[in-house]
Amino acid sequence: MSFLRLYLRVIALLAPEQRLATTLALANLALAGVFFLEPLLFGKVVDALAGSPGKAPRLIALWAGVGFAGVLANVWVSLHADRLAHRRRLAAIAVFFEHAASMPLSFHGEYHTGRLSRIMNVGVGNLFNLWLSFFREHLATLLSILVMVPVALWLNWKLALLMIALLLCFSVFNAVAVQRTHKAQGEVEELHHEIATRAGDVFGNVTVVQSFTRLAAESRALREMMTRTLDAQYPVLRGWAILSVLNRAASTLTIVAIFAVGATLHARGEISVGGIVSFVGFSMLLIGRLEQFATFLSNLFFQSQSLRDFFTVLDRKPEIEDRPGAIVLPRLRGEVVFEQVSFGYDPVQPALHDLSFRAEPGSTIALVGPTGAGKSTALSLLYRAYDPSAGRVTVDDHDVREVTLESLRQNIGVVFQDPGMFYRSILDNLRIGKPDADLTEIEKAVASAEAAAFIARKPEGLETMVAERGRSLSGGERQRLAIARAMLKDAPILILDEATSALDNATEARIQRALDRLTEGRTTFVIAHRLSTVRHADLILVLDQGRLVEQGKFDELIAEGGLFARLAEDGKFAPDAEVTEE
Ligand SMILES: Nc1ncnc2c1ncn2[C@@H]1O[C@H](COP(=O)(O)OP(=O)(O)OP(=O)(O)O)[C@@H](O)[C@H]1O
Repeated sequence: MSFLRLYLRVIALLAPEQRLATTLALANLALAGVFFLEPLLFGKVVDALAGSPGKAPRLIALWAGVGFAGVLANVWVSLHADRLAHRRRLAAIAVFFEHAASMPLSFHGEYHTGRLSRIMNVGVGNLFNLWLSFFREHLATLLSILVMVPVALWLNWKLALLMIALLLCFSVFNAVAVQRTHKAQGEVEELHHEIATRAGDVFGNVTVVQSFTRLAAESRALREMMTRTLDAQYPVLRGWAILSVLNRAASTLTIVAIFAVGATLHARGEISVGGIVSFVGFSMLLIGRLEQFATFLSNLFFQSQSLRDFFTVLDRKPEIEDRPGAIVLPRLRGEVVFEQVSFGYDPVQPALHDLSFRAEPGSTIALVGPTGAGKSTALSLLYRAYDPSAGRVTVDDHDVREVTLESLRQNIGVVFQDPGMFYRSILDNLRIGKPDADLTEIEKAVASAEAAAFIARKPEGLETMVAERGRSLSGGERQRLAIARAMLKDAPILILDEATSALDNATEARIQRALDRLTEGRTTFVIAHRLSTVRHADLILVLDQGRLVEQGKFDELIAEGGLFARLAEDGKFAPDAEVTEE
């Protein structure tokens, strides 16, 4: 995106408040006019005092009035411009946040949260700065230059040619500086993103960093990245410092040249000394504006890459979105069918081949198989984290790609092995399942999920804050909150990733009891690790290297003597645990 297009896009983001933005921009231009009016009035006052002092008081009053009105108007314009810029900044955060948060998992696999947060924060910061400068300076500067050049030509075209030559010098110097440093500044911005990503990654894994005593190594790595960033940044800064010296030198030379050419013209009787002096005064004003314009270009240059990154995220089309005319699903009965479904995260190495099965409403389907067999992947196609590359997935006879994502996901409850917890109260974490749930519903869900006793032991009960990623809760507590959350959601289809490894026998048994209540009457897909789950499942799907190698009931599969029988024989399923009260 060129600088001009980028800049226009930034300004176009003010469109929702177009009328106010235009008024403010025009008011600022008018104020710039008042700025020129004041010296004029000042001159008139001086003339009046020298010639006819009787007129002076009226002119002084007019001068004071104009000055005062100018100050008041300035305050009004600045205040509203600031408010507008603040409003639009928050609106830009909201738009970016909603867009990025709605992007599919593949996008979030690509963009680390540290990078995404930086792109958002730096991007909106730069938008804000450009909007404010747009109101305060840009228009007035541009208009001044556009007006002053013809005026200079009118004053004395020969001397004005020198000013035009200066304008060309500024343009060429800036173009060369941008061209020479553009790529390097892109690298600098990328390094800043990498620093943010690395720091975010370390904060997110602080337990690992500390327990593996990685702090010194991580700090060292971060400092090395900073050194690389500075190594890349210095040449760019040097380039722009040289540019500013060249601009200054060209300005000074132009003024000297105006004097020299002016002297020659004076010798020929073409211009008076007063004429030279006033032209120089005028040129100084124009040079001031040109330098402002150069500063604007340099600011835009240094902000451009982060703005481009901001717009790249905003322009990214989600691979998974509602098709035109997508149906809003009602509450489903819960029939799920996979028809010859294939999928691969990368096209060369498919993760699922030709998977077909039918799940009757209300049945329990256990997915088993060695690690990496494709169990989680298969279920992620059901709630459309990804779309199949071949075949289709249907719910109650609707292809999941033909229905709205929102209504599909409202019909599916998920309890992940690592249940995501927010840095909010336990209550707020539960209300993720049903935002308008009242306390009676919450307490019922908490009791069914066997979570009441541990919540009661927390200092502030339901209002207790949960640490980031649920670090202040045990694995079993997190699981039970996730089950309560799914109970509140009350979806007809349920996906469970059984967690067993981290839990003691008693906790596991309590979780099992909670899960049994949760799954009642729902079509339930379980990534099964427990013997009781597979034994009681209505259908067991055995996956191996992305293929469905066996399917049937427990006894049938044992009798078949295939992979499932071998897994069961090798004790791959955890035995059932016994319930003891908390
Ligand atoms: N987001 C991803 N991007 C790329 N490859 C992935 C991604 N998620 C999983 N895979 C790969 O896809 C294959 C299937 O993984 P999947 O998580 O579905 O297996 P699984 O049967 O659920 O394993 P486990 O029992 O260990 O959880 C694996 O080879 C895995 O490395």
